[in-house]
Amino acid sequence: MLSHINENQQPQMVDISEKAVSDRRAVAEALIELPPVFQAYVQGGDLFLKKGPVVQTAIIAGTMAVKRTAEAIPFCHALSITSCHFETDIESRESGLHIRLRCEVKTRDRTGVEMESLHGVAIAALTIYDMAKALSPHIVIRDVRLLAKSGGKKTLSQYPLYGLVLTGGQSQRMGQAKALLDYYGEPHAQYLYNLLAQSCEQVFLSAQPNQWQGTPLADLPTLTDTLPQIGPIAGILTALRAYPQVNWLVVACDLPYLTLETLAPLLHHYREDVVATCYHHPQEGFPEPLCAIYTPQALPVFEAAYAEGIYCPVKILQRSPCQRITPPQPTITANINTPEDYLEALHHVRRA
Ligand SMILES: Nc1nc2c(ncn2[C@@H]2O[C@H](COP(=O)(O)OP(=O)(O)OP(=O)(O)O)[C@@H](O)[C@H]2O)c(=O)[nH]1
Ligand SMILES: [Mg+2]
Repeated sequence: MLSHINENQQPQMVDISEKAVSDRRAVAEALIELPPVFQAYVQGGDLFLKKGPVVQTAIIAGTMAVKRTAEAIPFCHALSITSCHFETDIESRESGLHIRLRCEVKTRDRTGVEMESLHGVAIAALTIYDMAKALSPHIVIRDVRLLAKSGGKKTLSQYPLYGLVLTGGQSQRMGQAKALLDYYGEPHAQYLYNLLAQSCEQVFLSAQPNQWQGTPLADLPTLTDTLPQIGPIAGILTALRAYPQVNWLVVACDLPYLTLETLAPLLHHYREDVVATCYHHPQEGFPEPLCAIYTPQALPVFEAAYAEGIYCPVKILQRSPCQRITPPQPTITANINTPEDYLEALHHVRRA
């Protein structure tokens, strides 16, 4: 049965009493097109008309609207908003002014804040209309839409999520291919491929040319390094270049503790306004670049680092805007490099 219709086919609020509280975030956007007559009134990021500063007033109106969403929309739950942030951009074009509004809303609650962020941009856009219509009513409000939503069961992002399993190393310390080690009854790169495929639109192995010929990995979709074998950056940069308009969930093939459960915090909370969302090592305090979700912003950052000769992905993340997440268990990102590591990990995995 649909949860927003009761037994008598009457509409009702969805019952979220039993849902878990989590940190949730949503971002919505609207575009307002104003005719060229407005161009003369732009000053320092705002539009000054008879009724006052248009963008500032729209932000105040939008913020008030966010807080009162449940009063305007019948089946919306009343949520406590923990953050409301507007970003605005005014662009002068031949056709006139384009004002883009973005509204980011956060809560810690049982349901998402997408309606709040949409209500916020919609009312902010209408406020612009109201303040500007005296000068010209030929104003178009367009493209009111949700850009991102995270923290709940479904994540919505601007770009599709692709997966990359890094297998292009030499496994020198292990003395045998780490991608082929078996923890869960199949070669580990195959296991990770299947795991990522549950959340990603497409998944690729990242490997050297013909690296897996004659092995069980031979038929998996592969992105072959287009850079010298200088470490994981070669695989990451190859993927970012091949598909620059996607988010990349990148994992190394020597992480035995990755499961749907241990990846969930990354998958539920990754953001698109940063270079990457990653776990960080709680003790050592550094970001883990080989279990992370990269956005299209990562491409120029990795290109610049590569050009400078900085090949260490930890260093690249340390100097970039990233969202770091505390892993649910500190061992999630333990990587296995030697035969001793392998035996110990096998022991843990088999016992669990
Ligand atoms: N695509 C690609 N992946 C790499 C490359 N170098 C390392 N990796 C992968 O990056 C991850 C972490 O690398 P390391 O732990 O250094 O693994 P490794 O280089 O195979 O192991 P060692 O030879 O013992 O250093 C592993 O999943 C590797 O397969 C590379 O040049 N290209
Ligand atoms: Mg390693």
